[in-house]
Amino acid sequence: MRAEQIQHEVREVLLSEDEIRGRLAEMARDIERDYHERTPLLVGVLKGAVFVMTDLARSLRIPVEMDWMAVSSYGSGTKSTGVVRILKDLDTDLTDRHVLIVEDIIDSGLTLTWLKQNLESRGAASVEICTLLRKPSRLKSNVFVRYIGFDVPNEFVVGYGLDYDERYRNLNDVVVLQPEVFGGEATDEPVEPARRVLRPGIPEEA
Ligand SMILES: O=P(O)(O)OC[C@H]1O[C@H](OP(=O)(O)OP(=O)(O)O)[C@H](O)[C@@H]1O
Ligand code: HPA
Ligand SMILES: [Mg+2]
Repeated sequence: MRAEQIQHEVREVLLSEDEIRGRLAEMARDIERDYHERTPLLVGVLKGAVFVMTDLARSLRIPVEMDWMAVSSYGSGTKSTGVVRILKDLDTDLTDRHVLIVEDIIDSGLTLTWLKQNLESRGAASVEICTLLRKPSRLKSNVFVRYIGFDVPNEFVVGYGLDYDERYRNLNDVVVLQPEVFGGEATDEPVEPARRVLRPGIPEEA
């Protein structure tokens, strides 16, 4: 589905399909350079990371293995408390494996902080993280993320795997929705642009 097809619900297209594809290709080149001669196990975090995982994996020009996990934050009803439950575990033994966790977005970072520690405790030789998006203003954890596609503003984003109430995952672009979709007031405020993160800590203009 394309953003034009739900134009009335879209406040701003943050990242087009082409921008996402281009950045994933750049990230794939970085990953190939780092993992040549050691086959990585890509671990996709369901469900949001499905499209990042399938597009990144096909962009890579080195052999990889792929596995999936589903996790859920729980606690006092608020999201991402840092206490995480495994809903679907890996099928793969991680002993001596080079694991690359693939995510769609790092928001508070609490899910990934827990997941990285959990996978490291299984005897992996290395555990790194790759995410298409990061919301720096919301980070509550200083977990190191080796591959980052874009920094995005503090807005709820959907598309390319990211959902609002399970909808919009099949949108090709990443967009910010009209506040009316969430029952809010209409706004004319412009949305800050997304910025490519070529090296962690050093964002560049998209
Ligand atoms: O950095 P955090 O604040 O921990 O949040 C990020 C996590 O939240 C979202 O998943 P969600 O739990 O919504 O599940 P989904 O992927 O199935 O949509 C997203 O896909 C990340 O996995
Ligand atoms: O901005 C977001 N959109 C969708 N899912 C999310 N999970 C954490 N942040 C987000
Ligand atoms: Mg997810």
